[in-house]
Amino acid sequence: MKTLMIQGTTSDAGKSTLVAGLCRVLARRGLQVAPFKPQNMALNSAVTPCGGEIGRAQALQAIAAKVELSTDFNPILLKPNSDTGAQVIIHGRAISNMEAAKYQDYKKVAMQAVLASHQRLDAQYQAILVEGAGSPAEINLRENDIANMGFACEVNCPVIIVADIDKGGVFAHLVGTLALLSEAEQALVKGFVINRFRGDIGLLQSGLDWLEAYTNKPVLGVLPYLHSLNLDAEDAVTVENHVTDKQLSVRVLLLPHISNHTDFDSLRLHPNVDLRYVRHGERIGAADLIIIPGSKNVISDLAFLQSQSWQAEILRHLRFGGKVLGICGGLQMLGKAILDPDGVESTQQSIEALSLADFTTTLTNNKTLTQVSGHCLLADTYEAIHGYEIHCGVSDGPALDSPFMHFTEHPTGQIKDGFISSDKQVVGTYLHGLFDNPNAAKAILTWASDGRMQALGFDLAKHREQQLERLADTCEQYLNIEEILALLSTDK
Ligand SMILES: NC(=O)CC[C@H](N)C(=O)O
Repeated sequence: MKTLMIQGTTSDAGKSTLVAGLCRVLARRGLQVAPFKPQNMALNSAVTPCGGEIGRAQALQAIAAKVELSTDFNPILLKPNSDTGAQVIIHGRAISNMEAAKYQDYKKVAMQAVLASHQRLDAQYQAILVEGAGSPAEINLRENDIANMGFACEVNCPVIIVADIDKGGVFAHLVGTLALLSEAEQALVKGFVINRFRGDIGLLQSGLDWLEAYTNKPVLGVLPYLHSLNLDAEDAVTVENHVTDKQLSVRVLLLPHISNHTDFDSLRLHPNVDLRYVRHGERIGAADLIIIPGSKNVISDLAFLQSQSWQAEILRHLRFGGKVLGICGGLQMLGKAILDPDGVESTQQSIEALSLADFTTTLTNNKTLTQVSGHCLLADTYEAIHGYEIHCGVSDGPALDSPFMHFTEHPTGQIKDGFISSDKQVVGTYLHGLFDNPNAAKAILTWASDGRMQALGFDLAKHREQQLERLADTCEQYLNIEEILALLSTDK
């Protein structure tokens, strides 16, 4: 029993979701199962209890598996911070920024980190469900691959390939992907899963029979299209909004290097919040609350914000009594200046910021990475919060004497966080995940609506749990689970 890998014919074929569904199915059977993704590229990350950083999808899969988060679940995380480079995070810690070409050579070292994590998981768990990245048929990326077949061959694990039928061309995708693999790699492929099927399964059957006969590999299931399945997105920003009774409009500025946009999932799913992202070239327009999100390249994103009409619109919004919230990089932008003397994020060493609060931020090589708990101090409330911090910047200045959050304990010793402006229209915090705390979210939304909004909460954790149960039920119903379990037990 041990490792089974899910690879996809394309990005967004459903690998993360299938791994999450199978994690829950195995957890239901009492198995200790670990999710694993050798290499992830995303600006959405989660912080482990030990203060390491991993991809968001593995955090969701760990919840599905009912196991505590570990940096071994995603040993390599690449966080792109320019068009050609990324911050490389190994075993949860940022080691350096690297250009893509240099990373190609670095992959041999990265593979050792991947195998070390896999070995540790192998010793601790009864099953490891691995998610590939993109598609294994990217022939230009095959050399030294660690994310797909390179890993599967190294540990000699069975592979299931999933394809999205909703996009069309599913047979060509599956047969074509298989054809581009070497013979040894083809031998590792033990079956296919077809995802997002809608329609009459009877009409699909002849295609499935053909596929099985042609490839000599089984179709292990056809998963239906799950309408409004809302699970944490790995990277792409989900813009779909579910408002049924609009009481509050929130606009999030879609910065080019936006990070941790999962901060807004709870708002996006809140029945009374009309949440929209404002894109490049668009006006912000009328809103109750403007949010400046986190950013992986805060100086370049602030310059971008200033090049839009957004800075003037924010000032106008404030003149009309609107509210502004900055999260992490967004908080930093609300101060007087951002300095990057060591070139941590960009070649531009400083920038004048929006000057809505009196403090300055300096980016340092010391990254703060931690889960935190405490209280939100807004509008005389003292609501419990739990979340996480991921940033290199350190902020300092008198505005921070009126904090937005109070942490009970913090590894840097810093227990005051962020600020509330004296007119209480502008607030900022380093805390990610603040809206995932139903009571704190209620307090923030009440503030943002000047008390207009009826305090209806949205509980993301509860919602996520319902979605995972629904996903696992679907997997149990439409996948050949016994055959999938048998694959796990025949590994090695
Ligand atoms: N998560 C963030 O928004 C980080 C902000 C900024 N890039 C920093 O590292 O300080």
